[in-house]
Amino acid sequence: MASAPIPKAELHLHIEGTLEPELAFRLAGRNGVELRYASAEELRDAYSFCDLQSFLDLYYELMAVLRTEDDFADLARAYLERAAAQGVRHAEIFFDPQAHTSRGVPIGTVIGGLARALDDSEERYGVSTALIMCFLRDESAASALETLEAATPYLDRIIGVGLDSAEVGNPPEKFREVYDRAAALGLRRVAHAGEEGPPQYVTQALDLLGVERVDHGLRSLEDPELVARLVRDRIPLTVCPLSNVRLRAVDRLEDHPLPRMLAAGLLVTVNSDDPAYFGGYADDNFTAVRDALGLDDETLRDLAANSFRAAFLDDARRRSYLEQVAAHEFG
Ligand code: HPA
Ligand SMILES: [Zn+2]
Repeated sequence: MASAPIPKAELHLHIEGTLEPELAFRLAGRNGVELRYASAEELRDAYSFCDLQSFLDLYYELMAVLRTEDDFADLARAYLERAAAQGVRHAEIFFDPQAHTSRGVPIGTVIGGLARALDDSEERYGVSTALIMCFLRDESAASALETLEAATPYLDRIIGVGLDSAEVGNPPEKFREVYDRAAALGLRRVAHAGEEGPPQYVTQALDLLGVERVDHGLRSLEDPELVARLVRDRIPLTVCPLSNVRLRAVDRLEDHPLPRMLAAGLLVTVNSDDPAYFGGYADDNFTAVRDALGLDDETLRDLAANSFRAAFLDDARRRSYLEQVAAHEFG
C-alpha cells in the first residue's frame, strides 16, 4: 500500500482557485448563471494559459457562479476535504473580497460562508485553518482601503492581509497606506511578489509593506543581496511549482529553481496556489517536484517542516505539527 502523504501546511492557496469545473457547473445551475462552456469537460479544456493574466481572466469569469453563503461554504468544504486527503493539517486560505463585492455580493456573505466551512474543519477534516484577505493589486489603493474598512466587523475571522492579481505595473508601494492600517489593526502581512514582477517588488514588499512572508518570490534569485537578506531574516517564500509551470514563470518542472532556493538556504515551502486550474493539490505538488527534480525523502521532510515553521501558528501547535513531520514514515 502507498504510504500516507506527509503532514504539511498549505500557506498559498486561493479558495476561488479551488473551484473545480464540476462544482462551477453545479453552482451555475443552482444560481441560474449562464457559462459560455457546454460542459465541465469543455471548461477543463480551456485551462491552458500563457501567463498570469490569461489565467486571471478565466479565474474572475468563473467567480460569477459564487453568489450565496452556501456557495462559499460548499467551495471551502470541497477544498478542505481534498486537502485533508493530501496530508494538509493546517491551511491559511486566501480569498479575494473585491472580486465578489464588485459583482454585488456583500463581504459578509463571502466571509460568512467561508467561516461556516472553516468552523468545523478541524472536527470534520482534521485541518486547522486561518483566513487571509487579499487585495487586488490591479484595483486602486482607495478600493483596498474601503475593503479593509468593510471587513472590520469580521476581523476576528481574519488573521492577515495579502496582495494578489496582476503584478507587473502594480508595485507594493501602491498599498503602503492600507498595509500600515492593517498592521495597526493587528493583522499579519503577506504579499505576492516576484512571481512575474522584478526582485525590486520583493524588496518593496519587505521594506514598505512589512510582509512576514513572500508569496512566490521566485525572481528574488536575480538579486544576490536580496537572497542573502531573505536567508538572514528567515523570510519564508511560498513557492507553487505546478502554478509556475502552468503560468510559464518556469518552462518545465525539471528546470524549477526550487533546488537552488533550498541550496541557498531559503526557507521555502511548496503550495498549490489555484489547484483546480493548475493540475494538482498540495501533495500533488510535492510528488511532482520529487519526481521532476529528484528530491530525496529528507528534502521532502524539510519542505513539510518548513510549511509549519512558516505558518502563523502558536508555539505549542507548531511543535506538535513538527513532531508529526519528524515521525512520518515514507513508503
Ligand atoms: O498566482 C497568483 N498570482 C497572482 N494573483 C493570483 N490570484 C490567484 N492566483 C494568483
Ligand atoms: Zn497565488
